[in-house]
Amino acid sequence: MARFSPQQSRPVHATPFMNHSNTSSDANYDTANPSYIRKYLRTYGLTPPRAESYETQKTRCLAQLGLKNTSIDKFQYLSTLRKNNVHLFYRLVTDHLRELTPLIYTPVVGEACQRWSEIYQQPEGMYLSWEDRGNLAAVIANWPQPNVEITCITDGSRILGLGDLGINGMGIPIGKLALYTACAGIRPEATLPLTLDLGTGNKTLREDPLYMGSRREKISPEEEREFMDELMSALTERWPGIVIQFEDFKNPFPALERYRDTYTCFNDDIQGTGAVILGGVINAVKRSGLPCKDHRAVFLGAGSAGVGVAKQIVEFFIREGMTEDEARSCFYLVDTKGLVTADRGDKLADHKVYFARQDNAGQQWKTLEEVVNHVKPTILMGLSTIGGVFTPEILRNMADWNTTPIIFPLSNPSSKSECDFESAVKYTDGRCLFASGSPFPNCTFTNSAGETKTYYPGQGNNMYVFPGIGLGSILSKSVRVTDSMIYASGESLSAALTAEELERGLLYPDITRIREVSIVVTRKVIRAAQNDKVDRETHLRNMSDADLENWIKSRMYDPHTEVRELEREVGHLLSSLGNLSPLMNGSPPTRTVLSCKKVILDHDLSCGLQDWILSMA
Ligand SMILES: NC(=O)c1ccc[n+]([C@@H]2O[C@H](COP(=O)([O-])OP(=O)(O)OC[C@H]3O[C@@H](n4cnc5c(N)ncnc54)[C@H](O)[C@@H]3O)[C@@H](O)[C@H]2O)c1
Ligand SMILES: O=C(O)C[C@H](O)C(=O)O
Ligand SMILES: [Mg+2]
Repeated sequence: MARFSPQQSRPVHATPFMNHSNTSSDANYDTANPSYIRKYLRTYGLTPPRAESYETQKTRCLAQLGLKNTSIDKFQYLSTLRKNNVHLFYRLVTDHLRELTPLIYTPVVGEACQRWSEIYQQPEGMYLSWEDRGNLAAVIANWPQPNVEITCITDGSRILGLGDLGINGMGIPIGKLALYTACAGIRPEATLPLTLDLGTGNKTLREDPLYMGSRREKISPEEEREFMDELMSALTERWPGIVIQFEDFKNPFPALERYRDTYTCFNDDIQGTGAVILGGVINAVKRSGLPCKDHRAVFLGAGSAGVGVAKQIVEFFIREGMTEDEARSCFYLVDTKGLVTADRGDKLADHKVYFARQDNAGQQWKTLEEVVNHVKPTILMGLSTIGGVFTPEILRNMADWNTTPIIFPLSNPSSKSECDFESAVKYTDGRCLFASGSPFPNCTFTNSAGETKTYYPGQGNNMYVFPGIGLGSILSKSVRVTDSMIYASGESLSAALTAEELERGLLYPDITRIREVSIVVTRKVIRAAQNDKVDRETHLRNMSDADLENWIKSRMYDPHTEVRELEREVGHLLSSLGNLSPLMNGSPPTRTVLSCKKVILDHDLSCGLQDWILSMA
């Protein structure tokens, strides 16, 4: 007698669940699946019998996570969970953003990258090597997911503030794309983490027997350009609408300039960071009570992030009524050689020239202390990769010069932050307006007037905007990512604070609201794309803001409803098939089998039962 067999001719790509991860994650084995779903998926009998609630799964996962002793153990546990049950991973992350984001993103991802080749356990993402040039399209064809919508690419040459980590930088594209999914609902299987193996200037890595990248020195900028040209065209050839995000390149300016008008691409360190800090600065400037023209900003760090942030704030000052020259003159950028001036005597990198001071009358200031004492800034930004460099003395001075000093130590991970939150609060007597790149805990402090209160740090991290920039570009099918789309993401973030968040003195929305904030950011990015006429999904232009937000929401992956979606689909199938119990009992009357066959053929239904039913008819 024929019986339903879950193992029978198990299809490789037959179910909606099989393709739902950027890894080969198999959510088919989700212990929440009820038995009829397991039969449909042909996983019946392959997991413990009881169909569990998410609450039970969550309890077990959090207990297991709690048993892990080190951050790296927790990072690995979560990576394995993502691989084994992608929907459960995202259910947990979206429900526990505050606790889990630091484990899958900054700061722990920094340590994971430093030790990537040592802790490597399973394939995730894609690696492309200099040796693959000429064949990139063929290698990219190996990526198993057919519908990639976004990729995050690094060459590992400047991972957070940790320097050149070569292919060990893979943790960054994986972590960023996990946030695209968790924060903006881009489907996991539509994301491609990509790491370029173009050699590394890190000699220790090249000599490390466990290092999993090539041992060559970093290729030349000309060779890199040749490689990137081929890569950009290969990616868009396979996935024509793909959004390409560049991340953590040591010198990302040439690629952005070269591709920004031809591909749907952006650089997160220059543009995403610029936008997110713009959002926080708009709020901080408002809170300071000073008009833009009275602000003076010292930036420690004049690299991709420093210049990207300064340029966005210049744009804000211009929109507030200043001329470009007036706006630019509010900025003092400092690098390893001191204040960036036009007559410093060294050849300035192109991206620094715009901010080079001309009003120094031949004088040079070599250290941060000297510059700060000279400028007496209202705003102090850290994008230097140098931990602890905002000393107690500098912080005290900031408090002496300002009622509400704006202090943003933005370097990542936490060890590279220019100061921690507690010091900033303590040495400014609780008056600073603060945001850091990596998260810090709240702190309780008694100020000089004897008032004790809890202070809440802001997290000025591009994670608040890149998910919405990506989703907005995907949904509007933008041909480019324009400056206005980037600006709109930061500006909309500044307006997203609730009354309660304002009351708590926050500069950024509470992290637990990041998904709803991403919807607003996405809407504004889409509107900016429409204004610039770079959108190809033109029917969105006629939607009201409320309709557009609902539409965005309906397009977002929600790990909580994913299982229910499948249950609905299978439920519909089963009711179409009529009462299946005789089939399952192994003695179906011929009439039932024939009517099932008819339903299957009529509806072109594809399921695990199909072959079996058809074979009986
Ligand atoms: N918060 C965020 O969202 C965010 C976003 C992007 C980058 N970052 C962080 O910002 C930092 C810088 O990133 P980047 O892309 O601009 O790197 P980068 O290498 O392009 O720039 C670093 C800059 O710091 C300067 N610098 C280095 N050491 C210095 C020293 N001792 N004194 C003075 N200046 C010094 C360099 O001259 C350079 O101008 C990194 O730690 C990165 O993690 C944070
Ligand atoms: O990765 C982050 O946390 C932010 C940023 O892109 C960085 O390079 O530090
Ligand atoms: Mg980065």
